[in-house]
Amino acid sequence: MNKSVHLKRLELIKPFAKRLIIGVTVMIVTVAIQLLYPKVVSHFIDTLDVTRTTAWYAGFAGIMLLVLTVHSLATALRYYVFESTGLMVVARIRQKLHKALLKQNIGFYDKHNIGELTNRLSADVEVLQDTLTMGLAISLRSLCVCVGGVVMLLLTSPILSIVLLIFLPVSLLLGKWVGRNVRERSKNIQQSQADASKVAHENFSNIKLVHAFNRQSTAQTNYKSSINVALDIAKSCTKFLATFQGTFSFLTYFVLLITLWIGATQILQGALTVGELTSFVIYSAMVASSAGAVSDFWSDWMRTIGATDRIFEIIESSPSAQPSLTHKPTKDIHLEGNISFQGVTFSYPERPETKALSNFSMSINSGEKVALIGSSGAGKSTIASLILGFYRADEGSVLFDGQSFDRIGADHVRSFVSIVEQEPSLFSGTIYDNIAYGAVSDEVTYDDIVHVSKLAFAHDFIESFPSGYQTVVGERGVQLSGGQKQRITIARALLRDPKILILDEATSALDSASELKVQQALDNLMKNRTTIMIAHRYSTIEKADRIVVLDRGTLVQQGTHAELRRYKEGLYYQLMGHQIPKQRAEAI
Ligand SMILES: Nc1ncnc2c1ncn2[C@@H]1O[C@H](COP(=O)(O)OP(=O)(O)OP(=O)(O)O)[C@@H](O)[C@H]1O
Repeated sequence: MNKSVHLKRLELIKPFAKRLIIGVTVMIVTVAIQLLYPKVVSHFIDTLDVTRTTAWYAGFAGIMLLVLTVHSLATALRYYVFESTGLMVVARIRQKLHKALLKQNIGFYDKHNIGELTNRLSADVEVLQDTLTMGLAISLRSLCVCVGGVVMLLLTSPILSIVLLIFLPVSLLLGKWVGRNVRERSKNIQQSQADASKVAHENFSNIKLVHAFNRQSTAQTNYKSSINVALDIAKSCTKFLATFQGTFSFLTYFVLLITLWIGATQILQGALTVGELTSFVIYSAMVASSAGAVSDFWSDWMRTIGATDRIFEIIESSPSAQPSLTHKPTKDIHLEGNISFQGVTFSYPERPETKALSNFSMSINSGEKVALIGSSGAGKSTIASLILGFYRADEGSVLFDGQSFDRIGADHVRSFVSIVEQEPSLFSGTIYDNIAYGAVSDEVTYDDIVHVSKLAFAHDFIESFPSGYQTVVGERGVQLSGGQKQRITIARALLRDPKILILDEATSALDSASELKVQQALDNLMKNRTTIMIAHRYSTIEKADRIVVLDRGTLVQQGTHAELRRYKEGLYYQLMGHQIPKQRAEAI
């Protein structure tokens, strides 16, 4: 077993060392009192026949009450300290995991499902809370009770102690073996639960589709079967633990029985008093149950390590070797918006056998508006992803004002780029916050927001809401129409005042009234900016200075609409010919 695995988990509680020291101190107080109890009981029993005054009993009861009160207070404090530290550890690890997830390359999200990742943030982290703090506290206490108990046993009756001292290592070894087994099983449980979350996440994020196709029962069946897989794995682990619990309990009582039997013989021989046997039995019960708790903890600990292996893999995994994506921003480089693709060949890491772009070259001058067209899968969105530095070209280079990502740094390039997606995405929160999200710096004023909203033709409808800019949009902005959402995303893009703009056929999902407004907003947005439009429709292409036609990752035609329109055999004519308005076509 790799030692560092254990240390790594323990390091999580290092920042809370002070709290834990307090916790351990009060814990020692409770353990000391617990260990003294049997001695007091033993003494009490053995001196019962001696004549004691009522005052003595009252004094004895008073002292016991005081000790009990101290014990209870210490127990409460210990519980609070450990439990609250647990909550703090969980909050910290969630933040670490969230940060690590945000740092991953976009390619990471091609591989992993969002439902699975959010499950890791919630369920997997939760497992840590119990084990790392309460579990650790209980086991530390149990260890102290166990060691202290053994000392008390030896002091009370060395002969009787031998029986227990044989049993103790057996139980600890048994616990260790169980722990090893449970670790692997637990990893499988967390994986199957993450898979089930993935199914649920897909069902709910596509809820409209599920209803539209009347697929509620299919969705339920899929979830049920994935939950059943998770349940079966968890049940098998529980069965294993139940068998261990049963065996352990039998061993405990068996040892107690033998102790009683030998103890009784000792009393008959006059080698032991009744009080001593009583205290011995109490101590042995303490030792047995605390040894059990220690070995229980071991299996819990191994389960936690198994369940959280994936979290640590993510936290420790640095974004793959993409220097451009981790490059320190070079704040002094100002981009003018010239873009150049030079012999770019690129395959997605998940599909290395397919070339999304193949020896692709294209230069766009600052302020130029270029429409990318091509059939589905031709590579249009891939070009946008490469401009944003989401992936790195396998061959060739993407240059900005003649400089590579390696020189400028992806973060810095992105501060000059805005994107308006086909499906507008809004965060839950206010309209104001959603627009302010586009700002490069945090210094954004209300006037800035209003200004860009006016340019995006969003101001009037925003003002018509009772709460205006403070109107809260639901998750993914459900209360807004498609056109309204789109205009908010345009305002967001405007706020960035980008040099480079990427438009992903932003008007495709709108009716003509909304489209007109969005088009006007886009016209404002495109002014004086290098614009790359992923276009499917003639109305979008019309605005372009140049059209680039793609086919299976290669550039097959480029030119103005008038130039391309002439080649009836060309792909442009095939793709767009039917969309060109008749009167326009004749005029050309
Ligand atoms: N994340 C991804 N992982 C693996 N392959 C991908 C990924 N995204 C796109 N591809 C593949 O890369 C190729 C180019 O896709 P791209 O999305 O750039 O096409 P597109 O022209 O934008 O298509 P559409 O008009 O349908 O959006 C296609 O073969 C596609 O299947």
